[in-house]
Parts: sequence; structure tokens; C-alpha cells
Amino acid sequence: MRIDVITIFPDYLNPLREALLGKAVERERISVGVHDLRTWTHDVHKTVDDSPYGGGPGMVMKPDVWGEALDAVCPPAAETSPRLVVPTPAGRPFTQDLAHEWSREPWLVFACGRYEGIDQRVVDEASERMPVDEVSIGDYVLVGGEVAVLAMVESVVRLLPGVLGNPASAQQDSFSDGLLEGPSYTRPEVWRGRPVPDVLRSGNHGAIARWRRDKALERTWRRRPELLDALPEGALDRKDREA
Ligand SMILES: Nc1cc(-c2cccs2)n[nH]1
Repeated sequence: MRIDVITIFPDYLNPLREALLGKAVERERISVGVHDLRTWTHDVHKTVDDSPYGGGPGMVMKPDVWGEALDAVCPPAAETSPRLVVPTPAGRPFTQDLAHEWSREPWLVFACGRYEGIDQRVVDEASERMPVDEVSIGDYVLVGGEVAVLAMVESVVRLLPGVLGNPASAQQDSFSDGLLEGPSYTRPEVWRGRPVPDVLRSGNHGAIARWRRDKALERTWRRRPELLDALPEGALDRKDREA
């Protein structure tokens, strides 16, 4: 997978070179290009934004600069086009399902804007030649899209074959079965007077699976009840309903 990020804060994307993601780059599971948007300005101040038409607070990012940047990073004449991802608080929710969908893409380009946004014509024009997803990573407002890109890239790249040490981890993610993951425990057996639940040390794998499922259902019911309503028909069996 090829990943390109266009940003006015290229150093903000340095974590993409670290740890798990850094290994994925080293192993050529992904190639990462980070591009400074100011490269495509032509004034001495390298201006990337301007006041919003219609008035209002903040600044909006200029379409001409973004247009040149996107033309350079994903040339219109090229035979392949990327999926363009634009983080915004006004986007559709980014979910684990979307991470799985994107993990099958050969090329993703992320456009990091300000929270007041990028001139809408940039997305409108790009949509004529590539798929564009305007997505939100949650109902809160960041200053820029860079943090959102780090989160989304990490959640997508960890799903690629050969990136996670144990592929089973991605299979047992929270949300993979529509529920939140239940509690986890490791040594010591007793910590500050708190023992590990007996069932987890019983060696009875059926009982352990049942206990874990019950804890996942309980946690989901307490913290995210709407996820239970969104489960497909038949996802909960009789024992689940008794939990
Ligand atoms: N979910 C979300 C995205 C954002 C921003 C994207 C770009 C600038 S601020 N804030 N919150």
C-alpha cells in the first residue's frame, strides 16, 4: 500500500516512521510520502489560507494551493488514482469497517486541513477523478487533520498482512464481532490483593470463551448499548441473551 499525506506540519507525521508503522515501511508493506502543502504556494509568505466568503471566524484553506498539491501528488494523467481521505469534524464516522475497507486499497492520499476546512471546491473537483471520503474520527474538534491521519493510518496499516506479529489480534479486535472487548489480565495472579478471575486459570476453554463473551456483552451494554441494537439478526444466541 502506498500512503501519501499532504500537510502544513510534515513533522507531525514523524510517528509514521516509528514502531509498528516504521517496521511496516522498512519491510516495504507500505510506502509513506509526506508532502509540505507550502511547496505549492507562490508568494513570499507561502500563504495557504484566507478569510471565509460570507464572513465568520477562522480561515479557510485556499483551493488553488490544494489543487496544485493534489495534481502533483496524484497527477490527473496517471493511470491509477488513489482514494482521497479528508479528515473533518463534519465527516461521516471513521469506523473499524472503514479501516478494513481501506486496508484493501492500493493507494491512499490524506489531505490534512484546518478545522475551519478546505475550500469545498477542492473536494468537489477531486471527486470528479477519484473517490473522496470526508471522515470524522469522533465528535470533538482538533486544530488540524494530522492527528486524525495518524489514528486512521495506524488502524488501517495494522490490518495489512504481515504487519501485526499475531494476525489473530486483528480478528479479535473490539468491534470485529460488533461488541467491545472485555477485560484482560496477565501475571501476577494476585496484584494488590486483587486475584485474576478463576475461570481464566481453569484451563476450561469453553468456560473461558463463555466468560469472555459475557464480559464483552456486559461492557457493551453498559458503555455502548447502541452497538447491541446495530448487531445483525441472529448475532446473539440464547446464552448471550441470558448474559
Ligand atoms: N473528528 C475530527 C476531525 C477534526 C479535524 C480535521 C481537520 C481539522 S480538525 N476534528 N475532529
